[in-house]
Amino acid sequence: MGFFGSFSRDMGIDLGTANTLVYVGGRGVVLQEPSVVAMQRDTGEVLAVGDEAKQMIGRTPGNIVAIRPLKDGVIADFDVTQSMLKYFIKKSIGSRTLIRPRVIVGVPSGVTEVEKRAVIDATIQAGAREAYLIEEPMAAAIGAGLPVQDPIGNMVVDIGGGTTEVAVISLGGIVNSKSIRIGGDEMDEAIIHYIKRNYNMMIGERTAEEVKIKMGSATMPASNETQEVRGRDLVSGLPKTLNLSAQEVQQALHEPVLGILDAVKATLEKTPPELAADIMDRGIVMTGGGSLLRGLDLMIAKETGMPVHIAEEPLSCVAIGTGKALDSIELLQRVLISSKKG
Ligand SMILES: Nc1ncnc2c1ncn2[C@@H]1O[C@H](COP(=O)(O)OP(=O)(O)OP(=O)(O)O)[C@@H](O)[C@H]1O
Repeated sequence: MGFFGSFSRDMGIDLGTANTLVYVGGRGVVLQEPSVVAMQRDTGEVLAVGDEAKQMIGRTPGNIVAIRPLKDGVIADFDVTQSMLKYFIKKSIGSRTLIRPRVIVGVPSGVTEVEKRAVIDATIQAGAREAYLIEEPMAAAIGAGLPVQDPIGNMVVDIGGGTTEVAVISLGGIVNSKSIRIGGDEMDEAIIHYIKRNYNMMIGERTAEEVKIKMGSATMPASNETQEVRGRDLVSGLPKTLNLSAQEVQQALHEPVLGILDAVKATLEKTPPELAADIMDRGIVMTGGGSLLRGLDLMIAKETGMPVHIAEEPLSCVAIGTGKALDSIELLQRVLISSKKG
């Protein structure tokens, strides 16, 4: 019987910079919401969490703030993260149950001991009976269905909101990895900077993300479609609209895309030859929302000479992987990096 068998309230959480996903044993991914909390500025009272709070980003009156408590994949605001976790855990299991769940959380592979402790403590204080940590690339690889326990080289590139994690995995362990603080957020910021520099116009984070998802591309786009983008003129201070082309967006994204490509190349260069040969045969697997950027898979394939596949459900891989790790006690023992009882 799996770990979840007798404790069906236990859960795996992908506590992401952009989105938090919760996997509950036997039920799958039950919650997927933005990692955002809206609160009263003076009292700190939580007004909304998740989807509802994201709508408020950039649109709050003076006394309300919408906060993203994680930055670069790690906790930037401990109290707010804890409130958010508490809300998501409660929403996922319902408030009727009295048994506190065991919770496994995915964290970036580069996190420090202090950052690990912060996630564990926030999870326990949010109501977990026991908290475990798993490295995100390991969870992503398990979630993508890679045979992580076999003596075979597997390579995963997980591009999230705050971080990109590149890892080579074999025999249940990470052989070598690189975690960089470049992900989808950095791409949004690159679009904001581009428009500021070239058009003297300021756009919001949400607008930049919409432009990236709709028109963004890692390689030169075939058509030159344009999109209307609204913001504020930095000279007159008034609202302004401009027509941005797909080619301009590709140009704006050049730097973060190169950063990701460099991390993949640097990891491959450090990979032992036998494992590199496996990766050559089996290909690199991409996960995370950022892997959906048009042309990024093709660009990495071309620049590294390796086949590249995007996982089936790229945004859910880490959450599914945490859940699968909990389902198999043997796998769990191999891949856990830290744990604590509440
Ligand atoms: N179709 C798309 N094209 C490009 N980027 C996308 C697309 N869909 C989602 N994204 C981006 O993916 C990012 C979110 O990915 P994901 O949910 O995997 O990250 P996360 O787990 O929250 O972050 P992290 O792992 O850094 O903590 C966001 O920056 C989002 O804009």
